[in-house]
Amino acid sequence: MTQSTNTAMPLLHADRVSSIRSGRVLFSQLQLAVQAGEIWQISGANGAGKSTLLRMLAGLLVPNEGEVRFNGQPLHRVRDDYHQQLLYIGHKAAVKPELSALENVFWQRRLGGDTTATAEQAQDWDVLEQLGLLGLEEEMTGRLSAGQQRRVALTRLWCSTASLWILDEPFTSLDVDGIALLQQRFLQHLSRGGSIVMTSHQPLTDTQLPLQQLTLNSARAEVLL
Ligand SMILES: Nc1ncnc2c1ncn2[C@@H]1O[C@H](COP(=O)(O)OP(=O)(O)OP(=O)(O)O)[C@@H](O)[C@H]1O
Repeated sequence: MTQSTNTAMPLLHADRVSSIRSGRVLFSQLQLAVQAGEIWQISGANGAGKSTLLRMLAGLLVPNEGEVRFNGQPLHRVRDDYHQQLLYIGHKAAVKPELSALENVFWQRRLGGDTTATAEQAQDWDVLEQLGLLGLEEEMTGRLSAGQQRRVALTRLWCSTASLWILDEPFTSLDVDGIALLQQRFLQHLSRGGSIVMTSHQPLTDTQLPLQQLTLNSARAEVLL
């Protein structure tokens, strides 16, 4: 399986990676080369291995074969630098349920590397307003609806300076306006030279997005006997 459209050294390169989980080969010899300014959508049926691939790209899972490289270096050699450049959001809403939306935004800025962040800066209110969370800022996040919790989690995309975003099903639970808003944010990130690798079961609707696609074919998964 090969996916590469540009010969320049990729920002992120999964080089002939394979994954075996629960005795099944999910993918084998997979190539994915992500350049600055690119957005890749990983598609495939339930269980095809999309989340597994994203975790591998994020350095959370070691490939059974092959290697993932960032700026030409194996991830294990550039781990600290990579984690400064990377924002990974898994498919579960990564929020602290016992904190308010406002507190979550503050901590996201701190964890995103903003050492000057103080609580309740104007910037926090701006982010909450953009995500339609004004009026809910003091509510414990765990008491918000699934879509509202997802919006709180996605405030990380407004707080982070990371150049590479790896996002597992970011549209989950979002309404139509939320999906459009997120795609606008993607465009802004890409126009600044950022890159995105994401999974989604639904097609992206913004035709301005320079979308590249990789489909994992679960029918080709092999069972190891
Ligand atoms: N921690 C694990 N240990 C063993 N097998 C796992 C583990 N996590 C996932 N798997 C298996 O790997 C396969 C792929 O899972 P994965 O979550 O990557 O699929 P997916 O394409 O993201 O699916 P979905 O569309 O349902 O989110 C599944 O068969 C799953 O059971």
